Amino acid sequence: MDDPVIALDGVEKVFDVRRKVGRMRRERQEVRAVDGLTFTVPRGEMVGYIGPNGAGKSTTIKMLTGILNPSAGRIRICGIDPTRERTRLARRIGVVFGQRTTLWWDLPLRDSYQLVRRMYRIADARYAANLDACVELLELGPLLDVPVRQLSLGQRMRGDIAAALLHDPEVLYLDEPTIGLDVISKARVRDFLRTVNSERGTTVLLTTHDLTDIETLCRRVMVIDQGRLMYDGGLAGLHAVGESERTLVVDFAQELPPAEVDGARCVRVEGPRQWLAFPAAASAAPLVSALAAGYPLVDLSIREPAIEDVIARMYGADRA
Ligand SMILES: Nc1ncnc2c1ncn2[C@@H]1O[C@H](COP(=O)(O)OP(=O)(O)OP(=O)(O)O)[C@@H](O)[C@H]1O
Repeated sequence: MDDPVIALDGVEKVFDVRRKVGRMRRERQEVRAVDGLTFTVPRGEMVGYIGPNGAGKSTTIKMLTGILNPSAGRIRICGIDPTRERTRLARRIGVVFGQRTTLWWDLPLRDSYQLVRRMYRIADARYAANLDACVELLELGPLLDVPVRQLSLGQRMRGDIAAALLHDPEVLYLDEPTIGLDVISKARVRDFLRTVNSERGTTVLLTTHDLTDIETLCRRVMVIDQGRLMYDGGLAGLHAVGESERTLVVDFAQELPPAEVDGARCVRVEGPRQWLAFPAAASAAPLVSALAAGYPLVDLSIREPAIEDVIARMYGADRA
């Protein structure tokens, strides 16, 4: 079998911070952002990397790119030590930070891409083919001559993702790639990532607060909290551990007493609208059939639990 593309063994990152104590005094304090992380990711896998705010996700990604050095432990990306060979590694990886752009603010996308081409010394034919594919799949054609500063957040994000892929990286790190995007832009970005992963076999590590990103893209999810790996497995398992629930929001033709159906419980009633909670790992289909058969159903939608809720419940379950 191939060696894993991403391999961490006992990785730690401790920041030294100075905190103000009283009016004059400053005290040194250690912040253990990453605390003994060990995991591997095989080639071609797309993994969700989630956790609450301040859990250590961005710090991990920065270490995997070589921007930050680990305080302890061993990291290998495509067999390369990011700390020692950051430049060699840069040719093999692509990075997208949702909160920041790597594009040149005053330049049109087309010129930014030319700079990327020169930086990575991408061969002409390969550059043209990759740019064409990105332009088509991310619908960038009409945007190529627009300065980055004039792009909407969703357009800029698509531009950033294309920039990260022009040099054919084997590994792609995505830090909140759908943050702040509208529903259509999110769907477009997800479709694109799925295509890149399946057609190019790119290994992807994805951090997000959006559970739908994980559900549509990742079969494996890792949860970290306080720098430690708390869960590594399928999304269904995460729901089971967290005992999380989805909510069916139903509109009836008139106001009714709380609906009674097997496998769900009514948690809220507002006029003709009711909220029915059911286990996230269960199928909604039998529930919908039972409601349609027994009630004057007008409309319905399903709400997914937020990752924070799933994780909060998971820790709750852990402590119980
Ligand atoms: N350069 C730094 N100096 C000192 N402390 C830092 C530094 N970078 C991160 N930290 C601390 O390390 C911890 C982990 O931060 P990190 O940004 O990795 O979390 P995160 O999981 O990415 O959070 P978020 O979801 O909010 O982006 C936090 O306590 C943070 O305050």
